[in-house]
Amino acid sequence: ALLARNGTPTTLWGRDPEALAEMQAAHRNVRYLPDLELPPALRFQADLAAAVQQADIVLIVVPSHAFAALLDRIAPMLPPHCAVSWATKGFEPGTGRFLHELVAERLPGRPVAVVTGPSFAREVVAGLPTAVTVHGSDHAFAQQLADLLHAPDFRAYTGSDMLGAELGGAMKNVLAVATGVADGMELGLNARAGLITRGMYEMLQLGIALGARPETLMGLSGLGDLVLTCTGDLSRNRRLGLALGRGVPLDDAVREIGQVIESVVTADEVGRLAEQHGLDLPIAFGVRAVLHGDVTPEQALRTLMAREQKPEYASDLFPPK
Ligand SMILES: NC(=O)C1=CN([C@@H]2O[C@H](COP(=O)(O)OP(=O)(O)OC[C@H]3O[C@@H](n4cnc5c(N)ncnc54)[C@H](OP(=O)(O)O)[C@@H]3O)[C@@H](O)[C@H]2O)C=CC1
Ligand SMILES: O=C(CO)COP(=O)(O)O
Repeated sequence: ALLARNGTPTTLWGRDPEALAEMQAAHRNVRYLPDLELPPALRFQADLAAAVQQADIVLIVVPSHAFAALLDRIAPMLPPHCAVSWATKGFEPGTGRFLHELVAERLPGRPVAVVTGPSFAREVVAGLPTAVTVHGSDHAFAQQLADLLHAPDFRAYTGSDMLGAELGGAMKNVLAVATGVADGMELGLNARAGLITRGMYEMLQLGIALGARPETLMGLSGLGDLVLTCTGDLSRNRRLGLALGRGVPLDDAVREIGQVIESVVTADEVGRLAEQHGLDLPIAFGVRAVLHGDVTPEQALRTLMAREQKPEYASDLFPPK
């Protein structure tokens, strides 16, 4: 919607031809955002090959569990010059591999970029002020994509740290479940702020261990999206936490939300990456345990609060200059 509004010829593909026909007829996303108009210039195409064969850039926004399979489908269809970008937040399920690694492996040699940051889809379509960041393999493509997205109501920044940008966008979903649980249990505003801040520290620990730049994690893709998702009730991940904190069983909460909740998969992958690097991330591990049904939210809280007292941060994370 944003690209089309900015005057870029834009074609939307989706897996459900009926939903696309409905969208074309109503110029609304009837299933997910029925009350918001889509720009008249936005085109719809149910045939994936037809959608991508003429494209200069593709922007992939399927859920992370469907990402690799979609790359495999489009690989033989893409024109040689076509650049690849994505706004999906997560990892390859079961391996913890980053999406930029999957793209490099399956679509080698193309300019690539990730679009990420605090951006509830509803607010973007509604034209409310939003700021995101575009981190790319080469500056020229990141800049080109940011220019296409940038608008009077939409700021697109650029960067070159795809790993850091992707880590923040994925990990904030897990941390949003924790703050949602705390709010669902009515633990108060101090608890919420404490969880966001200690969650940010967990993101920094994992990000730095993996090679992310701290300033990326402290920027829109990390801290920015963490604050949005931990505090904004439009977040599906936060809403999952709220439901769990109120005692709703996981399956019922997932069914009720009825949209992708990336943390359900991402919590395992964050845990896997942390363990590979010998990191203890108590909030992320607690969310994973709650999502697996290994502990109740009350038990997870007790475990967090009973941890040993210690310095606020490890001095080797930020060594003195
Ligand atoms: N919503 C938001 O505000 C933001 C979302 N994101 C990220 O975007 C990604 C998608 O989220 P979002 O669109 O909100 O999720 P939704 O649940 O709202 O929609 C998911 C979409 O992906 C489609 N889909 C599901 N599985 C497949 C598949 N195997 N192949 C092709 N299409 C598929 C669904 O089709 P169907 O309708 O037929 O089920 C649906 O159109 C996530 O990684 C999310 O973190 C990033 C920034 C903001
Ligand atoms: O990533 C998002 C906003 O930036 C959307 O968050 P949820 O997936 O939790 O709804």
